[in-house]
Amino acid sequence: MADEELPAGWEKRLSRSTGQHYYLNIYTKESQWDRPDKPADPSGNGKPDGPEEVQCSHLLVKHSGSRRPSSWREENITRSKEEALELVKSYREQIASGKATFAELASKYSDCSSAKRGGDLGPFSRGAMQKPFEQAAFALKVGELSSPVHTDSGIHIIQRTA
Ligand SMILES: O=C(CCc1ccccc1)N[C@H](Cc1nc2ccccc2[nH]1)C(=O)O
Repeated sequence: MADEELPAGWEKRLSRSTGQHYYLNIYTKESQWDRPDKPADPSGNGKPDGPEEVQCSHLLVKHSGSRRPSSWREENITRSKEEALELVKSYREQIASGKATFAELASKYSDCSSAKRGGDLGPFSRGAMQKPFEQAAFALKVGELSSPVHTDSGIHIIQRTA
């Protein structure tokens, strides 16, 4: 049977080492063993590296080393990083055990203006937030709670909501 036409952007190649055919994306030079069933993606391997966008809520506890040691809660934040971490762990435990909801604690204790929205930051893509925050947020499953995350702003708990 004649070799069916390949979708646009692919070339069929023969592997010298295995004698097997493989398929080359002529745009990205990425190769794959499986015969492609759709045109080659010029921008990448066609497999998304996780979600393009996530929505998260966060609870931020600032400390004396924070980039801006001030918030709607406290004009001059003097607690140490260690004290901030103890607070964050306590809040995380209360949320994880169901003693309190994320929004209840974020709206009372978060040192970010998003406290007014129960900690909701809205949807964001990669590149919008400080790297440690982004890495943690994009690694979460929907509904999951992060471990304490350190950024220049302070120490966060993040919950992915969408
Ligand atoms: O930058 C903001 C506002 C963030 C925000 C985004 C979307 C809706 C509402 C607020 N607040 C900073 C504290 C802060 N630092 C962060 C770093 C990563 C994510 C959220 C953060 N929040 C501060 O107040 O110092």
